[in-house]
Amino acid sequence: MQIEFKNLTKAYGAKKALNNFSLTLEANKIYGLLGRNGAGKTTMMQLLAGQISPTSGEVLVNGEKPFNNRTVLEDICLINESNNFKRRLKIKHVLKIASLFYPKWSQETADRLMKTFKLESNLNMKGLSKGMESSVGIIIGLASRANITIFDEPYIGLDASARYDFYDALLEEFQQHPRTIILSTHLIDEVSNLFEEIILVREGELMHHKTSEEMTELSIQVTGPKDKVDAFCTGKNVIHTDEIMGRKTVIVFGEHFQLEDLKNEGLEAERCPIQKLMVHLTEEKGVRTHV
Ligand SMILES: Nc1ncnc2c1ncn2[C@@H]1O[C@H](COP(=O)(O)OP(=O)(O)OP(=O)(O)O)[C@@H](O)[C@H]1O
Repeated sequence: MQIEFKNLTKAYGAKKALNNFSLTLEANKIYGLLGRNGAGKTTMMQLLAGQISPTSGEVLVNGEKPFNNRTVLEDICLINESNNFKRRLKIKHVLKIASLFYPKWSQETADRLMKTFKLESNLNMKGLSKGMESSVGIIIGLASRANITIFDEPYIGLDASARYDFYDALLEEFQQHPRTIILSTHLIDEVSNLFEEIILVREGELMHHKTSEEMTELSIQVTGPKDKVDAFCTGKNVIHTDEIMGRKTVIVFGEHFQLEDLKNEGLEAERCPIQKLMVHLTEEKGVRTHV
């Protein structure tokens, strides 16, 4: 199952939600789709799930366009924060409808997750709390066993313990039934250990597509006396700077750094968490600043 975004542009009037976006994704990996509000993540996922069509360029799943293509769409499940479930139905009806659409549906997974999230199948959708509604979406996404399963911030209203239940269930499903999972989230540090690869989008353009490992190894946070830190920064891509009472902290991105080398030079050095890295890489100012 290969996914290709080819020179894809999606415009809403003068606004380009995605601009000449190209990206290839492989089967059976967990991708973290990251970026600030309005970066174009939802647009990208909707294009892949055939919910909207591109202005120019194309998205292809195994060489086929998903838009209006039932055969392709049976293998793509997009779960988002407002699932728009019919309010007058019971949970069991919503699950039944989903099971009819997705040929690889696992009722066993759905039943198990209903217990995990403590849901009663006879409950009416209109009586559910926000978190319970999110749980129904998550159950559909995982039980669909769709080869491409996409979660666009699916956890609205879910408390921390339910979110961790979701992450555990996602990993278990993935290990037992590998598939391509795309997860867009703003709670990055909670899930970044699940991501095999990270897609970072900024203002409708692809900024980075790298393995999580590479993303981490290419970044470093260094603290020490100002003059020493300044000397280290020369010619490097500094994406963030902080200075308090003669001590300077910088985050540098773009080269492979060994923590030990820096520690030997009398500097404190640690890896930068993905969430912090994403924030500073996508900042308006400070991007690709060279000292
Ligand atoms: N239907 C629409 N009509 C007009 N503009 C839209 C529409 N959908 C998206 N946009 C615009 O396209 C840009 C990208 O939006 P998108 O929802 O894809 O971002 P996002 O990365 O998912 O943001 P968030 O993290 O806030 O969900 C934004 O400027 C948004 O206002």
